[in-house]
Amino acid sequence: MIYFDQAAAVVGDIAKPLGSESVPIGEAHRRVLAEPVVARVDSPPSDVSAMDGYAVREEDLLRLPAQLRVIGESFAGSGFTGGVSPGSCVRIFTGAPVPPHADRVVIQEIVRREGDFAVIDDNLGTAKHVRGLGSDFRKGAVLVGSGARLGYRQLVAAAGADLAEVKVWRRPNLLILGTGDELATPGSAADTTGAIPESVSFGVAALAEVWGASIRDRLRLPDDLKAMERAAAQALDKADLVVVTGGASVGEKDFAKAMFERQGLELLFSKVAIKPGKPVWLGRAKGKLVMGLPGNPTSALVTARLLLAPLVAGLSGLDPQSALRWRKATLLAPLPACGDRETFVRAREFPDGVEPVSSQDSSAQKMLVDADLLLRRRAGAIAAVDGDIVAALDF
Ligand SMILES: Nc1nc2c(c(=O)[nH]1)N[C@H]1C(S)=C(S)[C@@H](COP(=O)(O)OP(=O)(O)OC[C@H]3O[C@@H](n4cnc5c(N)ncnc54)[C@H](O)[C@@H]3O)O[C@H]1N2
Ligand code: MOO
Repeated sequence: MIYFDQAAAVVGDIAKPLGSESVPIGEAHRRVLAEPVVARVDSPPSDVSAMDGYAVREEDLLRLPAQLRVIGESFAGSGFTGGVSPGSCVRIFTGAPVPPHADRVVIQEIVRREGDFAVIDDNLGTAKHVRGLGSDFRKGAVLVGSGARLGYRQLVAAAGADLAEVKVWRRPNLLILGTGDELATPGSAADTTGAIPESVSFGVAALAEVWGASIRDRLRLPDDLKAMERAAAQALDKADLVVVTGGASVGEKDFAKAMFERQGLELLFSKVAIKPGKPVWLGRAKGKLVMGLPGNPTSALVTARLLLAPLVAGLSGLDPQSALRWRKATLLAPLPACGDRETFVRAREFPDGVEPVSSQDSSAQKMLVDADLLLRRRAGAIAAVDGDIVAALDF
């Protein structure tokens, strides 16, 4: 049995990206950059107007009122081709190129139109309303660094850089095997004696997707070693990472590790000194990674959050540590002293602090609805009281 920090370090060491690929910008949401986004254009590509109004020569406004002849129009996408001569101006709209010799835009609200003339009486103010060429970014500038995940904000910058495609890390393929004779597809358990709905794989798959995995398959297996061995061999052929749920403990039908033995399973760790989730394990077989999560639903999701999330993050090109960002939270209720296993208390966040949820049972499913945080309690920690500061992780 190893400590949680040691298990997290093992995960950090092996969680490396699996290779890169180019994807169209429209399909790149949530992908992790394998190469930086470098601008192919200047933005804006020329001096452009920041407002709707008239492009003028500053020197023509030294004495007000000024009466300027309107000699053309400049729209975004179709600029005015000539230059602005003394005593004239060009009608201009937001985003349109500022024509040569004009150096200022006067907003239309303070311009009186008299036939072919624009008259500016007073209230000019100081703003020029011109965005200079490349004032947002220059061609060749790095807009998004390698290793960053493309969220909706970064996608705007990457598309604005004029990239049709981006180079991203390949998503790890994950296959989930849920073991247990008692497990039934949700919707069919009520009619079958001894059956319970298989719930864990739904949460594990969703959590792994959040951190970058692509779910290859989700299969249920009976507690039959021969059938499980066949499934293990097939799973290792299809996936980069196999997650087995249940059968992790010492019961007579706990075959989660045994099913991979014929495939040469090498364990990286087996059992971690944490509560819940002590039976969690990690191994390698046929060059692929295998993680075993306990079958109890809360234990499975807590260990998935603590160890599978950083593993998937790292395989996806992110820093594995980015999945374990602990923050400080204020307790709103007392916590008992911690036993000899480091404990991750399921808690709920409120505007002014955090409170443990009422059930800390490792088999609970209902309390998962409200438990949006894990509170980290070191082994042997003394009882905590209201107002104490604790380390919290989004769950
Ligand atoms: N003598 C000992 N018994 C147990 C130990 C121990 O150290 N010595 N460890 C306990 C701990 S801690 C845990 S956690 C559990 C986990 O054991 P398994 O991983 O072998 O889990 P199962 O026995 O397969 O299942 C436990 C429980 O969860 C239900 N389950 C399983 N899979 C699913 C699923 N996909 N969806 C919904 N529910 C699931 C299953 O029906 C059982 O009720 O072992 C303790 N025992
Ligand atoms: O560690 Mo088990 O997950 O306590 O029930």
